[in-house]
Amino acid sequence: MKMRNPPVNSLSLEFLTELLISLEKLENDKTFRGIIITSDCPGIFSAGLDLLEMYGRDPAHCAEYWKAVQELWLRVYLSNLVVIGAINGISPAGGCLLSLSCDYRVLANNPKYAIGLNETLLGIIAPFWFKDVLVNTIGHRAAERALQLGFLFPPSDALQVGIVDQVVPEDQVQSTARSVMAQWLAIPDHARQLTKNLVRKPTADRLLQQRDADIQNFVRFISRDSIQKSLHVYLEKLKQKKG
Ligand SMILES: CC/C=C\C/C=C\C/C=C\CC/C=C/CC(=O)SCCNC(=O)CCNC(=O)[C@H](O)C(C)(C)COP(=O)(O)OP(=O)(O)OC[C@H]1O[C@@H](n2cnc3c(N)ncnc32)[C@H](O)[C@@H]1OP(=O)(O)O
Repeated sequence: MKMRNPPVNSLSLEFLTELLISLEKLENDKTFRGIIITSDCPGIFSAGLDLLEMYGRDPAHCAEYWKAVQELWLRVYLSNLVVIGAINGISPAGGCLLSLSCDYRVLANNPKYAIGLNETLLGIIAPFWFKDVLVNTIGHRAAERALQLGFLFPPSDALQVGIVDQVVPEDQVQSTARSVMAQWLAIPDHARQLTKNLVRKPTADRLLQQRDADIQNFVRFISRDSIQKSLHVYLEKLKQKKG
């Protein structure tokens, strides 16, 4: 599955909806047993959640958007398919969450391809379920530091901390992901799926038990004047970077 939402594969409401529909189709087609998620945008896996869906929007829109973000995460995280991330570009925040929700992550060895939950750098916070997935992946102490400081790990550090499983030369990302897929598909589906569910369900359940409250918290938080100001400053910085 090649994500294509130029210029930066930001996860807009429209793009999230497209991804959800594609995933649902693949899940329902019993000829598919696994997917490799990668990017069609050179150098960018995904710029994460679309800031323009959260900036200057009314509460109803923010609620609709957050529901779609939750939905995509639950679908990828709990997918019955083997999900491999072939991460061929930078993947901050929501892009990192998408990567973390795969069963295995292969990252291209390019110092620009940093990965992490950098929300604090934007003046926002990673929701509890983003945090839970990071803690599950790299452990409590490493997650505590990474989240507070908004670390974006370059490939060597990413491998060392365990936020990705493998770092390979850029031209080998897709072939490595296919080899890994073959290894995972050698396991009987029912045994692998039940085991995945056993490991992941408690984390997903924490959100499933309070989805509406999570949406309300998000809307309250993102609508604050101070948070809208932080987003404005960050978006301006992105513009100025262009010169
Ligand atoms: C008490 C609390 C209770 C409850 C709390 C509840 C919830 C928590 C609240 C909120 C959580 C919200 C979670 C958010 C997670 C996210 O994913 S936030 C997004 C994080 N993403 C980033 O920081 C990446 C930003 N982008 C970049 O760094 C660069 O663009 C990138 C390195 C990806 C690519 O660089 P480059 O190739 O140079 O491209 P440009 O920078 O020039 O960008 C091209 C155009 O794209 C626009 N853009 C970039 N990223 C985004 C984005 N994420 N969303 C929307 N638009 C984006 C950029 O502005 C350029 O636009 P332009 O051409 O100028 O119009």
